[in-house]
Amino acid sequence: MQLQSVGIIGAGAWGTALATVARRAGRDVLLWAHEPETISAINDSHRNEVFLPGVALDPAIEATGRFNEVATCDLLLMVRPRQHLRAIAGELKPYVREGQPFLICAKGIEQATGRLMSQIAAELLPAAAIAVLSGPSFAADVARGLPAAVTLATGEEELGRELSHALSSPPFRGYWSGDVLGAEIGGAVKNVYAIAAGIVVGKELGESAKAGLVTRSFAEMARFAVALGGKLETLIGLSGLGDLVLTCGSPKSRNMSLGVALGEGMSAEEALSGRLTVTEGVATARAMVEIAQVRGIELPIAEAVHAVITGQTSVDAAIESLLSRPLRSEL
Ligand SMILES: NC(=O)C1=CN([C@@H]2O[C@H](COP(=O)(O)OP(=O)(O)OC[C@H]3O[C@@H](n4cnc5c(N)ncnc54)[C@H](O)[C@@H]3O)[C@@H](O)[C@H]2O)C=CC1
Ligand SMILES: O=C(CO)COP(=O)(O)O
Repeated sequence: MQLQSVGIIGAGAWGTALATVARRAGRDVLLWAHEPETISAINDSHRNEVFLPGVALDPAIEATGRFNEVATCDLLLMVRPRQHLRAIAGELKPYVREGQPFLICAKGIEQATGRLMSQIAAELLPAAAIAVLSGPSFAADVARGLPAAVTLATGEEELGRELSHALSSPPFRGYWSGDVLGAEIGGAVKNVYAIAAGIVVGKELGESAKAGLVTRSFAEMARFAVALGGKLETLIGLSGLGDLVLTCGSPKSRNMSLGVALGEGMSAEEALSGRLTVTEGVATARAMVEIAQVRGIELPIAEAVHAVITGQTSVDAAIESLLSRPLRSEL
């Protein structure tokens, strides 16, 4: 399959950064944007200052507001926040061709149904070949051409290779994987644990507490993913442990910075108000807790994050409750 043209749906920070990735890999890039001003900024001044400030874009990257135009591309990347997937799939369905790759690059779980984006996309776009891009990669780093490595997961190994070749260039390495569920779940749930890590930092609980929290978060993340059909090996890789390490390690993460604000004493409402950018961990925490209740999966850290965000408990009470859990075997 020749994947020369890449259509990117969503011109937020990550969609715009992925446009630079595809361009660096020699692809023709068309970026679909929601806001008319984003379209004209990309086409006229080759910048997207609102979502990805300080980055000069290759003038060959074009933007459009038309789904029929972006759908003509060989490869489609879905990079709008997760809650827009159903609407996008509805707009694209008439144009999607049999076997056209649809690569999900957003990270989240649908709050209302608890379904993963790959499952929703497979149902709504049955003609498309669904794949997932996930892994440790801040848009600002990637757009500057700094090195990053990600997982490209799809049920068809040949497509995984093709996606990797279509998007990789020396600074951006795509490793293919056959475990779509594992890659997607790792990328979605690490945002919840990044909020928890941020709370530890904001509360000044110390480096030892943070290392303990992140390690127990990994145990929880792996338990959740395996219960939903992901493979443990995938969770040990870029889209699991890799993204957990990145997002829990830097306040550049929107999710971790939310946690820092909560730990410093701000309410979730205050900390989230006025944010133009997405903080996917908020909705993902709710989805995780609901799934865990139905399936009987133990997720004390995700539950604590959800309870703090929704104001059901205070940060101090959540910490106390986690620290007073019964002692148990580590494994
Ligand atoms: N920024 C990053 O470093 C990375 C982000 N991701 C994921 O990619 C996805 C997109 O994130 P970003 O590009 O960072 O988003 P962003 O926060 O930069 O941009 C928000 C996006 O939401 C759209 N939007 C804003 N208000 C809207 C409204 N009222 N109606 C419809 N659309 C609206 C904007 O058009 C824009 O595409 C998320 O799932 C995120 O977790 C994944 C990897 C890295
Ligand atoms: O997913 C990301 C890095 O891999 C970005 O994380 P934030 O959305 O928390 O900034």
